[in-house]
Amino acid sequence: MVVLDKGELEQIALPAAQPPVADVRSVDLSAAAGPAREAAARALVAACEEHGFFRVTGHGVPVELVRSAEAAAAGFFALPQGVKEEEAPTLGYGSKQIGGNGDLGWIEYLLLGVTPAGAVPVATSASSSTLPCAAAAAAAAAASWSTSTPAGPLRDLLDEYTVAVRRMACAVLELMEEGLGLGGGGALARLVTNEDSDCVLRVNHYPPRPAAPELAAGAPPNLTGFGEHTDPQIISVLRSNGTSGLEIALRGGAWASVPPDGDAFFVNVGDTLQVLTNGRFRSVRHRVVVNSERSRVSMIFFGGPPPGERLAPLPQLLGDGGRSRYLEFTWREFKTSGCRGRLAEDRLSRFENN
Ligand SMILES: O=C(O)CCC(=O)C(=O)O
Ligand SMILES: [Fe+2]
Repeated sequence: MVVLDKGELEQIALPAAQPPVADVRSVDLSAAAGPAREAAARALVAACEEHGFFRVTGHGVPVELVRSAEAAAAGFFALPQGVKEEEAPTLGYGSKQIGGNGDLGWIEYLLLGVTPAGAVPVATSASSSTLPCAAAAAAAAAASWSTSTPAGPLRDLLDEYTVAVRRMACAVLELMEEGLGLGGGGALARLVTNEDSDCVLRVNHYPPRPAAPELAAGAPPNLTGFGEHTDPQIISVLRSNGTSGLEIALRGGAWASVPPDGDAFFVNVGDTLQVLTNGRFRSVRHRVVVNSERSRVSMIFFGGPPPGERLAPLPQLLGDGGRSRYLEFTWREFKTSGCRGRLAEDRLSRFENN
């Protein structure tokens, strides 16, 4: 349950706008080697340049696994509030607060650090377990995990899910390397496969918008589920249970809604990939607006680099003049800096090389 007082509800109210539907490019990850794969790599690069966002088909993540993980997550969110809060140390449960700096949403969530072996909870007061402040995985908490708790089967499914999605994220980055002509050295994929890579799984639940009279009279029909932001990592791989709500900002700044797709995955370019490509790819601003009668459950894998990784444009992508548009920084420095601000802040602006 998400409990917001009247003042908080007013903060997250949104006007009843109906944005146009986004024209989202599809990339087939299963395209056969040769011309089909080359076309897929070109489509991927074009999508990253245009919107910083695309749909992935042919992803190879078993549909039964996805459906089971989603159903188990929905089952967990339906448990009594007290039970969910008891599971906070093992599942990184939190509600309504996104980040530690006052951002609120019509949302409850799980937040888990991802190691090559699976998912472990991120240190979990609601205020610290946030994007972009997600801390490194808490291995000790994982050790205390017991499958006999109400969330046991869910944890096992999320483990399996993260292994499959991390593999897919890696395949997406390999196709990207091909499209960018980076050769076969794994310049991007290695950043999310390293055993120290700072990857995170977030499972979001947006309950249906409350009906009047729960909402104050005259309240607008839309609520912020997850306020506008860019993801700080390299890429985010997202899926939902076929319920609408996700919106992306187009180049001119206008919002467009992403048509729900219960089978495909969506990929966001993150701030770090914008840096690695010297601004050629665009980290996509996005948000979730809650206006539906149905619950939205989304699962997002954030592929981030190891904390000490020095981030700067790849030399092959510096372009004419060879000038970096960004100051070099480590992933740790970027996260620390990002934690100080509000969700909607342009975190890269502090690192621009003016
Ligand atoms: O829940 C969603 O669909 C998107 C949420 C999101 O953007 C995030 O968790 O970073
Ligand atoms: Fe996001």
